Amino acid sequence: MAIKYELLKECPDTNARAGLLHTPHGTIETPIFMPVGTLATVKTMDPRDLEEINAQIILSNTYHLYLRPGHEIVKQAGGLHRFMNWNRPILTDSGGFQVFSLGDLRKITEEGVTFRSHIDGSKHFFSPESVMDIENALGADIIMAFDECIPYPATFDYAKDSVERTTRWARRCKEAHKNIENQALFGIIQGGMYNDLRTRSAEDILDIDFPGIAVGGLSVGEPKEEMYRVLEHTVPLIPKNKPRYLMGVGSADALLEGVGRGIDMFDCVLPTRIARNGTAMTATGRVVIRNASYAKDFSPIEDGCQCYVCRNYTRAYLRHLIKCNEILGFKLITYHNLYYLLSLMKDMRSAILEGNFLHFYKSAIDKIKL
Ligand SMILES: CNc1nc2cc3c(=O)[nH]c(N)nc3c(CC[C@H]3O[C@@H](OC)[C@H](OC)[C@@H]3OC)c2[nH]1
Ligand SMILES: [Zn+2]
Repeated sequence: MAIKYELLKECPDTNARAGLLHTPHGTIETPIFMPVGTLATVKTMDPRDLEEINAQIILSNTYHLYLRPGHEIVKQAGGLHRFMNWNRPILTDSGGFQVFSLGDLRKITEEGVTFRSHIDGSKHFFSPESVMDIENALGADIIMAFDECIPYPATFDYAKDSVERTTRWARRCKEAHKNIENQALFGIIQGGMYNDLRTRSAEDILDIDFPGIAVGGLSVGEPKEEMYRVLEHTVPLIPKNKPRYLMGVGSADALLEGVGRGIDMFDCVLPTRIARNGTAMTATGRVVIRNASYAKDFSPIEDGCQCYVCRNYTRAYLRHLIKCNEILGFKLITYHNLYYLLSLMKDMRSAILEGNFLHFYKSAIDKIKL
């Protein structure tokens, strides 16, 4: 068995829980936020930075790495861990999102998806089998099934056909997945915003028996209330002994709401992406560092934050770097944003273990909404 989930503590008055996820490259303390490293790098961070902020697992992406540098090169390098010098756990997404969001001129058939590269327009074909080969070559500890992330909005009929095909593709992924000792294949529940399709997808995906389950098809432009409704309906259908992964979700309020609804794993490009346009995350909302109001502000991004950036640099200095397009500015804000989200997850986990998650949630969510 490539992974083992150990449930440590459930919250008495919400669905929040704390656990340990044992993988071939180490144990992950859940609930956890997973920094996104799409092209085998968490942008502007090197592995030393990531270990310093205690990132426990990072992501890479099959669609992107297949196009550049090609999964064969990563395989020849000894796999992603060697290639990027990261010795902790890695998860790769199947590209089931990028093929539909980045790829052009897509053609979906039962067999798979034909798409054109967003880089040079060259034509490519992904099938459940070919994606399993790519993810096997990349060598991540957790690999995602090839699915269709249903766009928002979608008609019931479109969503129904798509869910049924995604389930058939999930079976084919399971069939094609060879390296079960070292790589855990997670299934992905789809169903759009339709509770009955979510039930159907959950039952069918659970029937195939994956070691971990993702809730897909969310954070695709739907209102947050819709996302929370779908989570409230879907997460309880997943057995408690399986890790639950909500794909693409990562603002502080969504992490609090997701943990309260029983999610263990999250990923999002938000903290790293907004850092590169000079926006920092804090417990009371975002600080747009490039604003003139910070030109002579010699306080840290966030008072009380214990990260290397907040202990050594001021908003004035960071604003100066961002205004001058200095790479250090992007690095330092990225470092703080990731530290902030990882600390939020650590604090939530401690609150769950101490039995007072609801109290923590209420005080944290009110601060963010300020
Ligand atoms: C932003 N909202 C969002 N909703 C999503 C829903 C799905 C989904 O249903 N199926 C699949 N397969 N992927 C999804 C993804 C992509 C996340 C990946 O995309 C990359 O970040 C953009 C990153 O790759 C390292 C990440 O890896 C897990 C979603 N992203
Ligand atoms: Zn900080």
